[in-house]
Amino acid sequence: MVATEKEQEKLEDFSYSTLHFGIWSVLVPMEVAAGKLSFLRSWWDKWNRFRSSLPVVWRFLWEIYSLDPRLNLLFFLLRLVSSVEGTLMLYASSKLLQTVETGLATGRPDMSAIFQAVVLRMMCTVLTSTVRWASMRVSPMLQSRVIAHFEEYMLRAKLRLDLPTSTDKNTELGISPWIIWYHFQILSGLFERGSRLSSQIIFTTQQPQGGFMLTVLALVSPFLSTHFAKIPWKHGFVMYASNLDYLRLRALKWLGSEEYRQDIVSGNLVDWILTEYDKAKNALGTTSDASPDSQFLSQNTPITDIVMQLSNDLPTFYWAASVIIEPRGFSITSFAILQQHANGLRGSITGLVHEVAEVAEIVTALNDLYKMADLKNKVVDGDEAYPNSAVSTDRGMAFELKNVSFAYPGGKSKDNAIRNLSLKIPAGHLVVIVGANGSGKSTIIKLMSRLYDVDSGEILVDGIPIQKYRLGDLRKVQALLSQDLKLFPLTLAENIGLGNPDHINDMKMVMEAAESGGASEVIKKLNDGAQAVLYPIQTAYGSQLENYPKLQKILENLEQYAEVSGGEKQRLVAARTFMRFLSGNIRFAVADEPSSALDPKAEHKLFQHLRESGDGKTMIFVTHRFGHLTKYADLIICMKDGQAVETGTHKELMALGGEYSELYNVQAQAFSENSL
Ligand SMILES: Nc1ncnc2c1ncn2[C@@H]1O[C@H](COP(=O)(O)OP(=O)(O)OP(=O)(O)O)[C@@H](O)[C@H]1O
Repeated sequence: MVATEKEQEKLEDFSYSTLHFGIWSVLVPMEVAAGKLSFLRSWWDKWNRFRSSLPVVWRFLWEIYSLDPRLNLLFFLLRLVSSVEGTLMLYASSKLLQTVETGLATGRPDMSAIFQAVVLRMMCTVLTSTVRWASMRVSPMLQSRVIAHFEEYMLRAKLRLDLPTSTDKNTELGISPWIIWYHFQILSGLFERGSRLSSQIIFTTQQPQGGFMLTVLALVSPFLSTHFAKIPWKHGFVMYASNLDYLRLRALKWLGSEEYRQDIVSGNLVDWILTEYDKAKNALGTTSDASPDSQFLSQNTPITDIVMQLSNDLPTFYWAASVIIEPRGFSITSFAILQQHANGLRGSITGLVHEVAEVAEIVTALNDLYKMADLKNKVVDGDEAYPNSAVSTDRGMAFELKNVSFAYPGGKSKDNAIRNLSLKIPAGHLVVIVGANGSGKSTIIKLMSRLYDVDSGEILVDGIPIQKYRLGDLRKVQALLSQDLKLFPLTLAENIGLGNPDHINDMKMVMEAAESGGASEVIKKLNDGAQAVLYPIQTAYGSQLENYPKLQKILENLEQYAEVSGGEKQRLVAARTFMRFLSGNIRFAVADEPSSALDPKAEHKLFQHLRESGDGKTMIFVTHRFGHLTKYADLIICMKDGQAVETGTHKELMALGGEYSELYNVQAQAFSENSL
């Protein structure tokens, strides 16, 4: 038996409870857990929810309708016709049966009536097949319009988000265009179901022998099923696996994935993993991981099921009673027909009830979708143009950080990433930032590029607060090269050309940038050269190819990844930055440890190229490797625990004998020991 334990959350909040089902914990509002919602209140809530959901559903349907009104009208017309065809078919069948029965009873079959009934029935069949055929053509057309529209909608909504907003958990969208299409189908299905139900009710209530009563009785079973099969937490809940053995089992199972293969083979971890897996499996025992919904429903007693099944048979019982009371009105044909009506009616109502229940989920998803497009970015745009002719110079951007502090939104660290940092970087300077891991080097860059806003203090660009500038203008004059940058699933030429989208097709410029970034050799090496796509989108699949070696070969060669080394990737990304430099707009260039995977020669060449293209730019290098750069730097900033502990030139800082000279000497010493 499944244990349902309600425990009051004593510390934080008294308004919810935790229910346990197998490995799951389900947090639900207290009134739901206690079953406090009265029958009337629950229906009143449902009605209110339905009313408040209408605007968003209407907006959604209208948006889809506006995509292609004619296609939509056709789509709904076909659904309307398909909704009544079942009733029409039944009508035709009943006509045929009644005519035949009358003919048999009187011994004089009415040939013309039989002929009419047969023709009607055949016409219904033709109609059904035609509607199905037309639907199979119209539906995919509408589907691709809807999916393309919402794909673009979501792409736009995502692309416009800034970093702090996009990393906010509340902005995650758990919906895809395919789910949106599915939601649309449910809503249009509701329309079809409603129309079918209306036609069934009209037809059944007009049947002479107890049609009205049968309609009422057919309603009982779906009504009971909504009551008994109700999951109490459908509106508002949090669910998570809380069983530690189960979580361990899942984690161990993950170790079987390709990602960990090398670590596991080289670490000889196979036996340990299997032993731990066995331990966790035994500890978990028979605790169920079935969904909380099914575990909750499995608590019902067989009586519930018996009542539900009996309620299904109510129309038959009613019919049997009618035969006993009024045997002369008995007709097997009308019994069979009414029985079919009752079944159809019950099926429609049950379907309708389930689909209506899904509307709540659809509304939540649609609200999230539209909210995302209306979401305000945390980094707010300014209205000052950059460069500002009154204060900006051609030498590059000048920065002043005044008492800046910053912590990452949702960051787990106790301390701020940057603490009370003040410094000045004159226009055109070459700056090197050094310091231990986690000391805040990259964070300064992110704040100076306005990827994030400071929490307190301020950053001035050419003497004006950075927030006042138009973000688009700032981005146009910045170039950021970091080891975190990724290659896009596009051609190599595009990967480089995107540094300067206005000249993306200028192959001469692209190859020049590739040369500066050290990527020309990588390009030459590949079969498709600059047109190679390293990581093509994966769509190909095949199955049951054992007897078709040619097809197997084709499948193997389709959409293959062209692996390049980490250093080669860095060269390609560096080429993109040089392409950006070639736009001639750049006034602030940052290289945030772009060379960790480069060999020494490539690194030297990269830094040399970067320095040589530094004219008219303020350049900042973040690095752990001293030597090449620090001796050229106009300013070195040595970071520790979010603060600039030392600033000055290489000579000045070495003379200080502090943090910088310590870091420098560690490397210098290692180098001289190696060279021994
Ligand atoms: N996106 C993030 N979310 C939360 N905390 C972050 C994030 N990025 C960095 N941090 C934290 O901020 C602090 C400063 O990180 P930062 O990346 O600026 O250090 P760094 O000096 O560049 O380090 P490294 O040399 O390792 O690259 C660290 O404690 C880090 O854990």
